[in-house]
Amino acid sequence: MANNFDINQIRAIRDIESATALLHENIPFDEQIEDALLFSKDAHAHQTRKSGEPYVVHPILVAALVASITGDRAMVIAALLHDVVEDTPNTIEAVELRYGSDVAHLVHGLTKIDLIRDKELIPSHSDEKLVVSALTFRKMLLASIKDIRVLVVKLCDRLHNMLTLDSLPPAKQRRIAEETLVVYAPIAHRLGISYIKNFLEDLSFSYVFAEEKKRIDDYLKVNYHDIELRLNGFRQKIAKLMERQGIIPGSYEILSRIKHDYSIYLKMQRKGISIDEVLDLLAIRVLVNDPTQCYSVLGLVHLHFQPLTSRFKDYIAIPKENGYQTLHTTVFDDTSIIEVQIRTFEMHKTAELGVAAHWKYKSGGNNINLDWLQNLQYQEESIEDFYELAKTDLYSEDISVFSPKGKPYTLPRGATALDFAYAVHTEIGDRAESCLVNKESKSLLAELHNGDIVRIMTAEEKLLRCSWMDAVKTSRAKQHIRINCRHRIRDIDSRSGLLIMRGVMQLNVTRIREWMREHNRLQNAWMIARDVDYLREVLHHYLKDLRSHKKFGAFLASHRFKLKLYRFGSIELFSNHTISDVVFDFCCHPKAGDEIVGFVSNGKAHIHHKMCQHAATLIEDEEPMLFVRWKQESIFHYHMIVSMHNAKGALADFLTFLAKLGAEIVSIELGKERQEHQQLCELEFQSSEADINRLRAKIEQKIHIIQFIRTDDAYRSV
Ligand SMILES: Nc1nc2c(ncn2[C@@H]2O[C@H](COP(=O)(O)OP(=O)(O)O)[C@@H](OP(=O)(O)OP(=O)(O)O)[C@H]2O)c(=O)[nH]1
Repeated sequence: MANNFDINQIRAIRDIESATALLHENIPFDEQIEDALLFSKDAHAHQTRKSGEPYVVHPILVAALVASITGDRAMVIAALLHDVVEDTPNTIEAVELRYGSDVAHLVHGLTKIDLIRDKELIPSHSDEKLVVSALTFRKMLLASIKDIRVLVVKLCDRLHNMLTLDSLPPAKQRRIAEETLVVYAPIAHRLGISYIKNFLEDLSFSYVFAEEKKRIDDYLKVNYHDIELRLNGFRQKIAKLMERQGIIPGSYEILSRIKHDYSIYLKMQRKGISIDEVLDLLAIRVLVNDPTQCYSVLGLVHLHFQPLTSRFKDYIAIPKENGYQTLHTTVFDDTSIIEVQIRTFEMHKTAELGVAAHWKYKSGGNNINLDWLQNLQYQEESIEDFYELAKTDLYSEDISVFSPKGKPYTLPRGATALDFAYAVHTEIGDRAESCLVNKESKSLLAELHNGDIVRIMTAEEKLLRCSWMDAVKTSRAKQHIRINCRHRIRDIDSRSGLLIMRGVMQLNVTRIREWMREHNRLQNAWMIARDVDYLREVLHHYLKDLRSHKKFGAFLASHRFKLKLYRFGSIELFSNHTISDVVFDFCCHPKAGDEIVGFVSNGKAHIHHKMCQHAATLIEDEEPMLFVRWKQESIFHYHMIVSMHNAKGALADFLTFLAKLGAEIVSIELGKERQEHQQLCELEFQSSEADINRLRAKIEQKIHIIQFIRTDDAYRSV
């Protein structure tokens, strides 16, 4: 089984001999492995890790992890060599010559993008580190589509890095731990390798939410004996029942499991509950020989213990996207509530090792759906957008919904019927007109829930729904809406560009259009609406051109179109006229970050969503416009749950306090009473990224924060 390594043992190993011995325990050495070990030792000979030990200890331990979960020789060799091309003068060609193309391909997929060689890929305005890591990540994904083993080695690499994170500075620890939570643990989940996923999550958890982790650990420590007693007692009762039913001892196994820390934390956050309210905190796992026996055991359990019917799940009949199969049920045992997970031994291997079970046991494990990996190849996106989209797609909790014929689809929590339509087929998404959810007519933007049956009705033609871009959840739907709307947005920008010029110069639009055409700028009019520097450049050109016509010279010599920057709340605008205020008209009310346009009327700027119907009419009527954008520092949405005193005026007090700190509240909801004197309050607000740490620290001084997440990051909707 996978568990033949002890995570603490691996963490403690700091010397080459012990690392090599562990590798040896997990895979018999042959000539090639022996040679790769020497090659790696040689290549890293003069390097040390930040913690001081010889560098090569790291690749050897990664290889030991890979060997333990897969037993695959090519992967073990690739793990030994995964850093030699990146950090030493050795080339991928040398690796290929020595170990063949299979290993070379794996090593190539694992090698970081070379900063110097690929410099031209990095746009000059970008954060270089982010771009390099996004490019490397994309390269790795592309390599994994051809050969999924790349990702498995990468996960073991990340696991060892997480085990040895202590020697890095705190800021770096946190960055790596966050990335692990948002990117690598979800990849492990998608590949079904829960064994690694759980370690990655719990290790990251201690760096990202140290206090919360400590609170959970303390609870488990204090209640350890009680938990053991309850689980053991229950195990014995189940064993007795099974044996009475004729299931021979030795042909089955019953394991106890306590939910792992990070998963407990997520559940508490998502449901706003305390740890003793987590219903599947304690579980037993019953392992039997075949699927029919799973259902017999389920029958026994339900006959003797009162089940909580709403908690029953049959993942044997409907496996998860990652291949996971088990029956889940939750029952009362005297005063305890315990989850029972029933699976076959074969299913257990897949539950622990997912895709890796395929190499380890050459059976099972390869029936895992890898569509998600194909879907991460966003076309036409910039590298930064790519990374953001990938994070969003990976780090989301899933729901399963069904087509009317019963075909299951996995979507992120919060997905809408339109997301479903795009998941079925791009054509269906583009032409979706209406839908039925569980036979009831619903909006295409209705949020779907686990188990929903969704039917999409389509129109003959593609339907443009540009303002829905922010309402859908999946990157697939967003991307297609964006592609379809790009043309429309370009058209609006081109018209707005001319009207912005008109707003500045007070000339008629026909004259401006003619001048732009004469000077070959008309095709770029859209840029005026998107880039204030381009607007300035065009204005400058225009003035220069007029001055060159002698008869206007005297008049224009002194003329300037000086654009003044105005800031109102989160809006920035540029105008050469006096603007006294910003007004959000009631028709659309855009959210921070949406595409916007601005019109001038009576010295005020009226802001609309770019796709607003009313704005379209104003553009058609050639109303003067001005250049508007969201404040340059990024504004993000945050979701926070706090526990506040249940006293009169406490809420009002708190809201005033938040307003004074500059948090813009979007929504607020009071939970049911939590304890006698406490009440939960759920808020959504927006704030600039620069301000958020200060804001959080101030709030923390005043009130107990239970949850605090940035929702734009699509952190698992906890
Ligand atoms: N291997 C594997 N197990 C799954 C998967 N989905 C669910 N499980 C098992 O079921 C438990 C409950 O899963 P949840 O997603 O919380 O589902 P539920 O409460 O809605 O039933 C998981 O606990 P957990 O806290 O997430 O994990 P653990 O601490 O039990 O390992 C895990 O034991 C899967 O895709 N792979």
